[in-house]
Amino acid sequence: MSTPITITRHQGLEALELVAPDGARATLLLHGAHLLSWVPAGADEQLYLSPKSAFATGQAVRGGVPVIFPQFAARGPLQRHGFARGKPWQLVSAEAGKDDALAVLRLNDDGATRMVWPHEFEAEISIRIAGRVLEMELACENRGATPMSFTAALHTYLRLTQYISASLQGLSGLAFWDSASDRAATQHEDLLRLDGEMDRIYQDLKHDLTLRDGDRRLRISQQGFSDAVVWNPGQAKGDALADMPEGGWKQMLCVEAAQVLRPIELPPGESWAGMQTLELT
Ligand SMILES: O=P(O)(O)OC[C@H]1O[C@H](O)[C@H](O)[C@@H](O)[C@@H]1O
Repeated sequence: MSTPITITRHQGLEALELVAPDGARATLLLHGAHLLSWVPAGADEQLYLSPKSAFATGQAVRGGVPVIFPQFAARGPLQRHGFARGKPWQLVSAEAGKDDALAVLRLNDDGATRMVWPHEFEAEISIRIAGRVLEMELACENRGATPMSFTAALHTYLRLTQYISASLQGLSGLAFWDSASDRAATQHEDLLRLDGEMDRIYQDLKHDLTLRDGDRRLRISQQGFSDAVVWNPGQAKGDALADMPEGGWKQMLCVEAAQVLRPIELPPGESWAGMQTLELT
């Protein structure tokens, strides 16, 4: 037995309010296929959403989970982080099942995307919540006649109670590109302690990550994506962001499942999928 979930409005934009039978909740905008909120069963909000974020067609939301496709950051000729986060996605299905709630949204190429990126594609986002678990999957099929290359990320903003005392475990031994200082390095510490600006692309993740924030433990795992981006703007850059309140940077950490350092190469007719799973343990 499953119950359809109908489109409502959130901040003036079309949205889906997912509620699982166990009480887990999530809010997903059709604009950008942007997840705004995730509240696991019996717990508090896990995602950071800036109170100064814009909610308007064509603009990026600051917080939640922006979908980055088909270009990460400024690593190519397209607009920063690609066009997917500013596009309206189509509802494929949304329903509450016996023990979960699941929504699937789709984005296809159109005249505007082909002007800047000459490819025919079908991208899908699937969001599933159950109990204390959130599963997010981004899939893409090359529907054109020529090979396609892209980078992508699920740009998850995690809410923190206190940035300075939080840490991230599971990155030890990994090579990373430090985008803040433009240099390559290797992580030796088991616990990444958060301290000021952080903007790193870790390559070839080997283990699940654990966010430690007070007593809270959030397990972060990924499949299909080989990189993870860890980003916090720090005080100077954070306070300079027009859509972030002063001090907002202390309440967030982005841990992004990403494919950046080796772009995905898709021959005609082929598909790729990447997933990020969060579990409040
Ligand atoms: O401000 P945005 O375009 O949303 O980008 C926010 C951030 O995204 C990623 O995490 C990049 O690694 C950062 O360099 C960037 O600042």
